[in-house]
Amino acid sequence: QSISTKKVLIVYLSRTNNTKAIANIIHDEVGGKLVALELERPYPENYQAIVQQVAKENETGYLPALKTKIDSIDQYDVVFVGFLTWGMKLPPPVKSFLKQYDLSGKTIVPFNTNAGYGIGSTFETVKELCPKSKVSDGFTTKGGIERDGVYFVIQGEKEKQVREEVKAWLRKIKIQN
Ligand SMILES: Cc1cc2nc3c(=O)[nH]c(=O)nc-3n(C[C@H](O)[C@H](O)[C@H](O)COP(=O)(O)O)c2cc1C
Repeated sequence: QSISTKKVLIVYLSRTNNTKAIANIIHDEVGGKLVALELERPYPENYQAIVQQVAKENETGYLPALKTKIDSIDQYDVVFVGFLTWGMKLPPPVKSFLKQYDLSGKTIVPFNTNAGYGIGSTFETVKELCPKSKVSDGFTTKGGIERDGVYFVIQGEKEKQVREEVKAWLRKIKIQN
């Protein structure tokens, strides 16, 4: 069955829009429904404050409540899941999403941006949380470095270059219209 006959959902978490840019590229290439994950209680704007909050959530395994609701997840065959790296881990809201919905039997396609200092266990955690899904090889690329005041970078020439990388990855994992 080719991707064109499958139903695609693209869910992503993004703070400074780099992961959102990848989600948009994937959406251009494969279509489907594009959904940003929003929280009941948004994270603080301040960098130090969010670093501390995420560290605490990672330590306790806290799962923040999502404001975003997906209408009948059953209808989707392929679910792209996009996330940043926070403290070398999969961000807590993405864990909330993966735990909250029944993704068994679906193809899960993870994608990531990071600041270039490491993705740690992010992709492994997706696999752990989706034991009954087929998890594809993920895409990862360097996004912003908020720590150093570098925010949105996947635009202009960089966006064009990343688009080619995304296309090559989609061909490799055989998800391409
Ligand atoms: C709280 C916090 C923790 C982060 N931890 C990491 C990390 O462990 N490794 C890394 O490479 N980047 C880390 N980053 C940087 C982001 O992953 C990177 O800037 C990413 O491109 C942001 O994606 P976005 O623009 O979609 O929000 C962290 C950023 C924040 C705000």
